[in-house]
Amino acid sequence: MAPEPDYGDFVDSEEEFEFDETAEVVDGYRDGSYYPICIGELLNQRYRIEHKLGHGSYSTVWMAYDTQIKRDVALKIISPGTPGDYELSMQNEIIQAVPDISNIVTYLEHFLLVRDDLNTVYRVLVFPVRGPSLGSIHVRELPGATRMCAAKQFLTALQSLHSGGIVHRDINSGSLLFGVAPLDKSSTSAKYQCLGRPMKRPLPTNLWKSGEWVKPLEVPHNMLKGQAYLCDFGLSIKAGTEVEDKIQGPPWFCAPERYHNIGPSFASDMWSYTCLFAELYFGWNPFSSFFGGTAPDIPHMVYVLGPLPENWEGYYYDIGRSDKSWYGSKGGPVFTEELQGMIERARPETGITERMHVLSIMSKGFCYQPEHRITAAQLLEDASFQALMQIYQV
Ligand SMILES: Nc1ncnc2c1ncn2[C@@H]1O[C@H](COP(=O)(O)OP(=O)(O)OP(=O)(O)O)[C@@H](O)[C@H]1O
Repeated sequence: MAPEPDYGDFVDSEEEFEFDETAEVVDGYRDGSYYPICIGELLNQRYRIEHKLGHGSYSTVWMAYDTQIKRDVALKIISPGTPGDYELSMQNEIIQAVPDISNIVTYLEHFLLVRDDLNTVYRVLVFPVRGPSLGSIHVRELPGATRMCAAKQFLTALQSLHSGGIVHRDINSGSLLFGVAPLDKSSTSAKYQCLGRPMKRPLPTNLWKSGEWVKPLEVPHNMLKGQAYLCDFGLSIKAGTEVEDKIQGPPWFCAPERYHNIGPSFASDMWSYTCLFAELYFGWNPFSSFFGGTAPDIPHMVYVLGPLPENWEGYYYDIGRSDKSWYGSKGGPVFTEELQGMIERARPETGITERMHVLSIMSKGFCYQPEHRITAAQLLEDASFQALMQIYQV
């Protein structure tokens, strides 16, 4: 007799607080943004839903088994009428224009789910399954070599994206996915043993379709492989495209020129990459504000890196007002004592040579003037970057 199918466990309301922190808001199902799903459901007569991988502003992402090709996949179900819908066209652009997509998360297939009563469709992109994002793990718990390997692989992917003429425009700790050991050959129950069983609650019964509110899985660190992938192209553009919205969230990843009326570019991606590199190296972002918020902490940036270029004065636009004291430099590479001190405090166990290499990398990535900032191709060839990778045997 075939074993009973395993669809995870319903949990009681006391465990619900764990969902509140990690799962999507249930209102998204009420207003039609999210498509209700049940574990065990078969989509497009082919993909059997096995677990929840995560969610974003415009999507829920599920782990499913492709019963035709017999492999695990990630299904990103995109909310109708959102910028997420644009992602497919940008993905097609990437597949055509980018020379090497081996560390870029591109789709395998796509299909539509129809909601008849509202005449609405949800686009579903099918991806290979990757691991958690940098933003969802405690990165300091990973070995230094894994972190530096991720820094290098992500930079390689970014260099490839740029060489295809595409600006990512939204690099943050959610755009780096780690690699994970494959489980395609395992049964559903064996997968649950490795990844944890789905914990779920029924969605409200008055929705147009039955569904479950599922806590996203947490991949154990011992399943993470030393690989990193660049993902999430919902805001990407062809280089040179004029955009109205110049700034990027969260603000601690946004290049400062974007707050001064200069549009996103390869260089602004490199600023965001340097923030991501710092997050991998330190375990935290040097410009994140303790209190969160949506405005950049420019005074803190000026304290760490010195004054902003003088020719930016008068162009600041965002919440709050600019201050004359923020400006006054020519905007070249930044070798400040504060940045040096920050590296020392964050990684006191490292040697002076290693710290000087890190200072050299950050000073070129955090160079204020975008036209003088190091490019992805230059950083891959940079002597300090290569020496740092060698220290970690990457
Ligand atoms: N291929 C994948 N493999 C494993 N997990 C994935 C995959 N793609 C996405 N995820 C998970 O789903 C989450 C949401 O995905 P993604 O960031 O692409 O959604 P989004 O709606 O575009 O989000 P946002 O625009 O808010 O960043 C990710 O943070 C990640 O945890």
